[in-house]
Amino acid sequence: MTRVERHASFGGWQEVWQHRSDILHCEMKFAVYLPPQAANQPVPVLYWLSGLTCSEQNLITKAGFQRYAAELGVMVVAIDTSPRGEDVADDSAWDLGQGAGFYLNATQQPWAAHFLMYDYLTKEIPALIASHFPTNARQSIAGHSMGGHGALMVALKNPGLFQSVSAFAPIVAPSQVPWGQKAFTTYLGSDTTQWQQWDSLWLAENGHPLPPTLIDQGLADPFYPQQLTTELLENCCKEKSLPVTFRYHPDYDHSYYFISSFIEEHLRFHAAALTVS
Ligand SMILES: N[C@@H](CCC(=O)N[C@@H](CSC=O)C(=O)NCC(=O)O)C(=O)O
Repeated sequence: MTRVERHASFGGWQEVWQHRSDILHCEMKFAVYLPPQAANQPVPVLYWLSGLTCSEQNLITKAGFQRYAAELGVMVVAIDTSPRGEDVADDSAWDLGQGAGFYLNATQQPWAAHFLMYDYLTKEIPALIASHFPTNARQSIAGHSMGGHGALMVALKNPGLFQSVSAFAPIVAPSQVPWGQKAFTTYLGSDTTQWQQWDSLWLAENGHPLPPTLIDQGLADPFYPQQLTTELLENCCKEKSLPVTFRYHPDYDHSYYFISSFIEEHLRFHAAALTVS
């Protein structure tokens, strides 16, 4: 692994690392914010998954989370949204291919050779973080839009892995909306039974649990409600008594202006779950 960026930030360090991924078979970058506490002791980790068209850079340059992560002693790891490189399959559309990995394991060619973001997120990245950075055993996950889908889906598929989950404007039912249907058909094929294991709404409806979860949705978001069918998951969570708080915010859109307005509350929500003894 090679460190390619290092910036002092609120007494800690915002870093970006590059490595050869054994699972994705390409060079990848991820960002790590090390709070000041990490200099003296192991700290908990919050994983962040970004949305369509994003990389590891969007959160670290636009959300303004470092002030709160420093105060609360939380390491924040932001991974990229897909495998990358000239040898990796791509598409000219902005919502497919590189920048649009959907955090799943593709089964269809040519995607299956590299688009294994679920395995990368749940196996390779935690092992890299644990071996190179001072973490304790506690971890949570958050994300935005396609990354909100990823955070919810990965938590639902892995009960007990995360202390808490949060999402900004998540895609909650990818099998039922245009972004998800396009990606799932391309990466997983047209047999929709193969989509279910990657669909948060289906997982919640079929008995998968969630830890304490916070979901924020802007009411001036141009993708709500066509792509972001928040109420479908809200109704399911009520029916299943899942511990999920849904908040709807007039005037807020889909951008990082929305995320930066509420990121402090998400960091405090996760820190409370991560530091309970
Ligand atoms: N086509 C536009 C818009 C793409 C966009 O809005 N991307 C969102 C995530 S959408 C769901 O996953 C985003 O986070 N963009 C990055 C940002 O910094 O705002 C485009 O190509 O930009």
